[in-house]
Amino acid sequence: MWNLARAAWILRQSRRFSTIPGPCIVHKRGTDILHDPWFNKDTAFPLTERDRLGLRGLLPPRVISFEQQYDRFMDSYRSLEHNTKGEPESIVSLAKWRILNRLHDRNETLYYRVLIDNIKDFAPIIYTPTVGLVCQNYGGLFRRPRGMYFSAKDKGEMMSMIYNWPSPQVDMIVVTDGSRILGLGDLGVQGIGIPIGKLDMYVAAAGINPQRILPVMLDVGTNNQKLLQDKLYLGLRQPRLEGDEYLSIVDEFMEAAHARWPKAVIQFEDFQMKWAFETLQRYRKRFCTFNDDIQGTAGVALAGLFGALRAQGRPLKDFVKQKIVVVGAGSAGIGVLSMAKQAVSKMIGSSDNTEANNQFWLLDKDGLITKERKNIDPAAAPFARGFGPGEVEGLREGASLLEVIRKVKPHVLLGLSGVGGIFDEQVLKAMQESDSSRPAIFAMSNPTMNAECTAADAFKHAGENIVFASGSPFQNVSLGNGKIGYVNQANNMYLFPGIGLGALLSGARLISDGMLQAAAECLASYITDEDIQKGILFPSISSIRHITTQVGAAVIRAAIAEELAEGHGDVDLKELMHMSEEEIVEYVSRNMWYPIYSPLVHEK
Ligand SMILES: NC(=O)C1=CN([C@@H]2O[C@H](COP(=O)(O)OP(=O)(O)OC[C@H]3O[C@@H](n4cnc5c(N)ncnc54)[C@H](O)[C@@H]3O)[C@@H](O)[C@H]2O)C=CC1
Ligand SMILES: CC(=O)C(=O)O
Ligand SMILES: [Mg+2]
Repeated sequence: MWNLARAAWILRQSRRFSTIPGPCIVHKRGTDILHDPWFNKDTAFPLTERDRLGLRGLLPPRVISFEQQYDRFMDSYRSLEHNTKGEPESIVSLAKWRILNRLHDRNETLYYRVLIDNIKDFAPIIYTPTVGLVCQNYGGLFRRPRGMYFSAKDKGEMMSMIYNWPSPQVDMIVVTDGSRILGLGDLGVQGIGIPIGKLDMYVAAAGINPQRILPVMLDVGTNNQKLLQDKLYLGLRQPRLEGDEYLSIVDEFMEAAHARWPKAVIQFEDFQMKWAFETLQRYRKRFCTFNDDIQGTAGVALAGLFGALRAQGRPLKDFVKQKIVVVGAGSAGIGVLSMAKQAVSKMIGSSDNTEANNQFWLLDKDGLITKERKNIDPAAAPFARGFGPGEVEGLREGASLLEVIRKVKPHVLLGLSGVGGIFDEQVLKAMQESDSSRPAIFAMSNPTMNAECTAADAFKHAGENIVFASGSPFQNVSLGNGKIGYVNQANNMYLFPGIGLGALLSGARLISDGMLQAAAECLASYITDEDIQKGILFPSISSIRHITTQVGAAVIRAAIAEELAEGHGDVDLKELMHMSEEEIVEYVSRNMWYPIYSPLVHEK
C-alpha cells in the first residue's frame, strides 16, 4: 500500500514539475509584450511566436539565442567594469546598478538568470551595500516604478488599490515604511529600494517567481528634514504619522493584502524599532508574517555564534558559557539576544530568565544597559545587567564599550549599532585579552560604511586568530605567509529566503519561533568542520539556492511538526505529512522558479 502511494506521489511530482517549460498565457500582443519585462524576450522571440503574437516586423529579423543575449549582457557589464576602473567606488557601483536595473526593466527572465548565475558579484549591487546608495539617491535614479506605494493619503482606498497590481497571484510581499533603512536612518519613500532588493534575493535564492513578488512602500511621511526640502523627493511631504494614525495605515494595508492574497507571506523590513516590535506582536498570530530585522538577523547571528564556538573546538553545550557583548539595542540587537536566550534556556533546560541572560551584555548609544537605566526600553529591559553577586565587578550603568570589553573579556563582540568604526583600534586591541582562544568579532551593521569595523582592522588589531563576520561584504584579508583571514557575511540574506519559502510551501498559518529556530539550526549545521577550522562560518553566497532549499525544507518540517502547515497549491497537508525528509527537499527545489523563456500563448 505504502509503495503504491509512493509511486503515485512520484508520478504526480514528475508531472507537476516537468523540466520542459510549460506555456505561459499572455493577454497582450505586439509592442505591449515587448514593453512588458515579464514576457519580453527581446531578439530571442522565435519566428513562430513573432507570427502568433503580432511581433513580426517589430524586431530585427535575426533570432538571437538566450545564451547569446546572456553573453552580450555580460560582455557589456565587463566592459563597464573595465572602463570605470579607477573611478570612485560609489560611481562604479551606481553604474553597475543602472545597467542591471535597465536589464530588469526590459527583460526579467534574462535579468534573473544573470543574477542567479553571478550572485556573488551582483548581490553587492542589488543588495547591500549598493542598495543603500540607491535608496539615498532614489529621486534622481527613478525611471520606472517597481512595486506598490500606499501612502497616508490612500486611507480608506487600499482595499480597492490592491487590485491595481497586475499579477493575479502574489506569494511574497516585502513591506517597509522607510523609517530605518539599513544604518542610514529615515529615508521615507526612498526606502522602496530595500523591498526591491530583498525580493530580488527571493527570486535568486528561493526561486520565487518574479511575477509573484510584491515590494511595498507604506509612505506615512518622513522626519528627514533634508528629504522634505529635496526638490526631487517623491514621497509625501509631511512628518511621519504616529500612534494610532500610523497603525491604522499598516492595518489597512495588511487587511487589503490578506484579502486579495490570503496565502502570501509578508516580510516586514527596516521599520524603526518601536514599530518593528509593535507590528510583529500585532500581526504574527493573525497573518503569515515575520520581521526580518528582528527574526531573520537573529537566526543568522545565532548560526554564526554556534560556528564561532565550533571554531574554538568547543561542543555546542558550551554555548551557555560564551560571554557575548552586543553593541546596539535596536530591533536587530535585541532580536539576536532574544534568540540566543531561547537557545541557552533550551540547553540548560530552564525557563529562568536570569540564568539564561547571564552571559549577555547589551550596550546602546548611552553605554552599558543596566537595571539602573532610567526610562529603559521595555524590549531591552530583560537584558539589563544587575550589580549583585556573579556580576563582573566595577561595571557601572552606561559603561563604555572599552570598559565593558576590558572587564568582561568576552568571547564574542557583536555590533548591530549602525555606527561605522565604533569598534576602533582600542576596542579591537582589548579583544586580544578575550577569554576565548578564538574571539569572534561580528561587525554586522550595513551598509559597508556603517560597519562597526573593517575586516582588515579587525585582523590587524584584534589578532590573526579571530573569526570575523560583517553584514556587508569585505574581501578576505591577506595575513602574510600565504595565510588568509576569512571574512564571513553575517547577513540575514542566508535565512529570510528560506524562511519565506518554507512558510509559503508549507502553507503555514503563521511563522512560529520553532520554524525560525529550525532555519537557524539548519544554517548552523551547513558548514563542515574543515571550513569552520579555517574561520569560515557561513557558506559562499554562490550556493545560496542550495542553502535556501535546505533552510526552506527545515522550516516546512518544523511547520508540520507544530501542526501549523496546511499545504500549498495542489499539495495538501496529508501529502506533506507523508513526505520523507528527502522528499521535502525535493518538493522545495522543484517548486523553485528558474529563468528560461517559456513559449508564450496569447489569450484574449
Ligand atoms: N547583518 C544583518 O543581517 C543585519 C544588519 N542590520 C544592521 O544593524 C543596524 C541596526 O539595525 P536596528 O537594530 O534595526 O536599528 P535600531 O535603530 O533599532 O538600533 C540601533 C541601536 O544602536 C544603538 N546605538 C547607536 N549609536 C550607538 C553607539 N555609539 N554605541 C552603541 N550603540 C549605539 C542605538 O541606541 C540603538 O539601540 C543597521 O545598521 C542595520 O543595517 C540589521 C538587520 C540585519
Ligand atoms: C540586512 C538588513 O536587513 C539590514 O541591514 O537591515
Ligand atoms: Mg533590514
